Amino acid sequence: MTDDIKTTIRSILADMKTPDGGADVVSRKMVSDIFVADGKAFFSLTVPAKDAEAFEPFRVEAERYVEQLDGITKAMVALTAEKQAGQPSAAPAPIEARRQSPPPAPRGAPARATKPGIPNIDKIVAVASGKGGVGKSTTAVNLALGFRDLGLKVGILDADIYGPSMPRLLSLTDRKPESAGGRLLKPLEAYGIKVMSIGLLVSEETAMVWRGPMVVSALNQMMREVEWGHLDILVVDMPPGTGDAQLTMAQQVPLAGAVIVSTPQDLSLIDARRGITMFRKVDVPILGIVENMSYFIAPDTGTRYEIFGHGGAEAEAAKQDVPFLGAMPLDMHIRVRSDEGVPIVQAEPDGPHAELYRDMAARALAGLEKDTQHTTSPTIVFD
Ligand SMILES: Nc1ncnc2c1ncn2[C@@H]1O[C@H](COP(=O)(O)OP(=O)(O)OP(=O)(O)O)[C@@H](O)[C@H]1O
Repeated sequence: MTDDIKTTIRSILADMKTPDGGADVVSRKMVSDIFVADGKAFFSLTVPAKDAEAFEPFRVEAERYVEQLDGITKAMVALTAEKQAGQPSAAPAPIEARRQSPPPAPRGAPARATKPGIPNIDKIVAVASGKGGVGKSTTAVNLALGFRDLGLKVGILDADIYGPSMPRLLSLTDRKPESAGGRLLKPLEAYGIKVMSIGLLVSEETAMVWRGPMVVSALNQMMREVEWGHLDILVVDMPPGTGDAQLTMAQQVPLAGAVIVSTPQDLSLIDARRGITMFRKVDVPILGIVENMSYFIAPDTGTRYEIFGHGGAEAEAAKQDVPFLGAMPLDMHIRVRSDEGVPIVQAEPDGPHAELYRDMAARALAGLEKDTQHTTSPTIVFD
């Protein structure tokens, strides 16, 4: 049955017209092994780095076709940029990507040391990704629970204006924050962590049309006008990407560090690198990279599949001289627990994923502590 589906998928792909006008993707051996489990199909397409953007609509269409097959509920197709001889594993950013990289901060932009801190909150940590859908929110919430398990007082602030997900991830969708008197709001609480989400305060449509400065003022309000009590760490789930809204946030929120989430594909890593560059520009230390959906262990056989080319993020971390926080497999349990509103660290605290998330949290924490030892942070002047 599974083999039939794989054959059908291959013949669908073979019939699709390629954007570069060349032969079909199957005969050009651009299609990876196809993995089908639990009604989901996963595979990657290896495309020439220069054609990566042109292949994006093809990728989307391939997912759509595969999802129409009987027995398939979800398709996940990843584009992997082909390595050129003599090039490092991640292809250089295409021209378009470079054009979109964040504008340099203005000369004399405030360095981290000069941003006003938030009373009662010891450290604010951003969880960010260069692009959407890589598992940033899943990582943020499980890391927050990992910090909690390390004995810290933790809050999570969902600043993802494009798709706030904390209410859903923490089963808080029908709750509204109450007033704590005056201008202050009481945060919600779930599994021992305090929670505030832009999604609890304004509709997604409103949040989405906000420009950078408005988002930052809403964020500042959520940080300063919420009765958090004392927090050791406030985890901020950032909006994906490296546009103006993200740059303004990175620049103006007093961040102690940033965790970058990426999947292993070269294209995702290009975006992750843009994220690192953005935080570096505004003098926010990178606590490390997490490789999400790194590999897949078949539940029936225990065989490990590296469908998206596991290991890219670790290599990128080494190249960028930032810590590698760990690799999280693609696992249905992680998604199902998230959908149920009980993140895996909470739902299966003794399981392997909870342990991995706690290890990542411990590594990020070590980075934060190391950074505090350098009491005088350099003031960077941008050209
Ligand atoms: N390691 C994993 N294994 C299986 N599923 C995962 C994993 N990480 C995330 N997912 C699933 O992938 C989807 C996207 O995850 P998530 O919402 O965390 O991504 P995101 O990067 O925050 O997305 P967005 O940018 O759209 O907010 C969700 O359905 C989530 O449950």
